[in-house]
Formats: sequence, C-alpha cells, structure tokens
Amino acid sequence: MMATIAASGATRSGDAHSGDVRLSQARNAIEIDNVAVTFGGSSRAVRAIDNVSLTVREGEFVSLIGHSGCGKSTLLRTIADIIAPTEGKVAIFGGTPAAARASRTFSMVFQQSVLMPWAKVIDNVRLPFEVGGANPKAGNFMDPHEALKLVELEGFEDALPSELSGGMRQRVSIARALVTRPKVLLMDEPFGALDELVRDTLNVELLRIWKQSGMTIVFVTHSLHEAVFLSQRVVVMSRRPSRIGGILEIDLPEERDLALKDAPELGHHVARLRDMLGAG
Ligand SMILES: Nc1ncnc2c1ncn2[C@@H]1O[C@H](COP(=O)(O)OP(=O)(O)OP(=O)(O)O)[C@@H](O)[C@H]1O
Repeated sequence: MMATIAASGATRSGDAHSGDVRLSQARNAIEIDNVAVTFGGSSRAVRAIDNVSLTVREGEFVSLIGHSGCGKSTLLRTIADIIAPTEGKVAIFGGTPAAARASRTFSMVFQQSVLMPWAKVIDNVRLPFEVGGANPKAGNFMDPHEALKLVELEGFEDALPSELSGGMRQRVSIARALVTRPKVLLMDEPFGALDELVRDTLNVELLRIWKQSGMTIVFVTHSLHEAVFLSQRVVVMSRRPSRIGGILEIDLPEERDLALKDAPELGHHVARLRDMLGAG
C-alpha cells in the first residue's frame, strides 16, 4: 500500500514561466498511468516496473529513490520517450512523450556528461541547435552564453572538455539541457560520479536554477540526503518488479542552504526514507 506522509502545502516563488506557482493550483506536468515495462522475450523476460502511477505537478521537484536495479532509470526513460511502456501510458502536459520530445518540452541529463571531446564548451552547449533540430531563432531558447553563466562557467566558452573537472563537465551538460528552456528536466543520477563537496555545490546551484526557471524536475539518485535536500516529494520504489512503495513529502523550509544538510530535520526525513526502503 502506498504511504503518503505529511502534506507540505509548499509554494514557490521566482517562477520564470508563469509567475508564482502555487503547487496546489499547478497543472499536471507528468502523468504516469499504470505503467509496466518488461524487457526481453518470453523466455528471458524481465519485468522492470509494474503498475506504476504517479502525477508530477508543474514546477515540482520530485526525486526517485530505490534499491539498485529496481527500475528508477527505466521509469525516467519511459517519461523521456527512450523506452516505450509495455502497459499503461505516460503523458507530458497532456501529450505523448514523443510530442514532448519533438517540442523540446523536456531535456535529460545523465550520470556521465556526454560531451563531444573535440568541441569547445560553447559548441557543446549549442549542440541541440546543431543536431537536434532546435532552431535557436524559432523558439524561446536561451543564448548558450547565458546558459553557461547560469551554471557559473562564464569564461570557459573556449575550453575543451578535457580541460575541465568532472563537476565542470557536468555543469556543461546541464547548460546544454537548459539552452532549449525545457519545462521539464529529467536527471538520472547527474551528480552520482562526483565527490561529495562538488555534489553539495551543484545541489545548491540546481536549486537556484530550479527556482529561477520554474521547471519541473524529476531526479534519480542513490543518495537519500541528496533526495531530501533537493525535493518537495521523494518517491520510494520497491524492489523489482518495481512499484511505488511510498511517497514522502519533504516539509523542510523552501530556502535551503548547505547548513540544512547537517540539520536534524533533514536527518529525520532520511531515517524515514530508510525505513520505507527497508519495508520495500
Ligand atoms: N535495455 C534493457 N534490456 C534488458 N533489461 C534491462 C534494460 N534496461 C534495464 N534493464 C533491467 O531492468 C531492471 C531495472 O533497471 P534500471 O536501470 O531501471 O534500474 P535502476 O533502479 O535505475 O538501477 P541503478 O540504481 O543500479 O542504476 C534491471 O533488472 C535491469 O537489468
């Protein structure tokens, strides 16, 4: 049975898409309706996720956690139109994931920064305009220089990826994801390969960008602390075939800085998530 803990009634300010968004009045950004994904043929079939239903409101920050191999990436890739559900359906602002992909409604960031090693940072950020069919003049897109400024990489436009640290490379990936001004950002363990201090810095930067942009973010992580620090809701997935084991509402203050990472309130939420994972 799904456990939903403590409604937060969270509100957000600084929304760049539509003014202040009160989540309770927001549109549904993502609707996942009874989705199941089975990989492989009949003799080697793997049921990765089963009977998953979830609604993410516009402007919300939701994290997915669960044991390794439980299907977090599979669920995210189903939203991103990379994997077609075997059963059920996914809607993004009421349309199909394929339509959302075509209209650049979402961007995705992966654990490894997938950059072109021979191309300068600025050209990596411009990539969606070069190969993705996004016309910088047609849409309300961001200047690539502005995207680099947002991730605090001003001055590195002409550097090659090999000249950057792992954290800086991941910032380039985020800038590239932001350049099309997506309404939804799907992030699959984006900071999982980074050391804790860099991860902390990027967590704070991501919250700032989220607040400024008004984006909806779905974030996969193994780190319970990271999930609690960033999110308004954390979705706990059970072991495979994965279902939603519970959802924890994070009723922490809206303004979050690094001091919160060591605060007892955050620790209580982490402990609750650990219990929920144990029960899954
Ligand atoms: N393309 C694929 N073909 C076959 N099986 C797959 C494929 N992708 C994922 N799986 C299987 O589906 C299950 C869920 O995988 P998934 O990568 O979604 O888990 P995860 O929760 O993201 O794992 P982790 O936390 O370790 O990254 C696993 O058993 C995996 O082996």
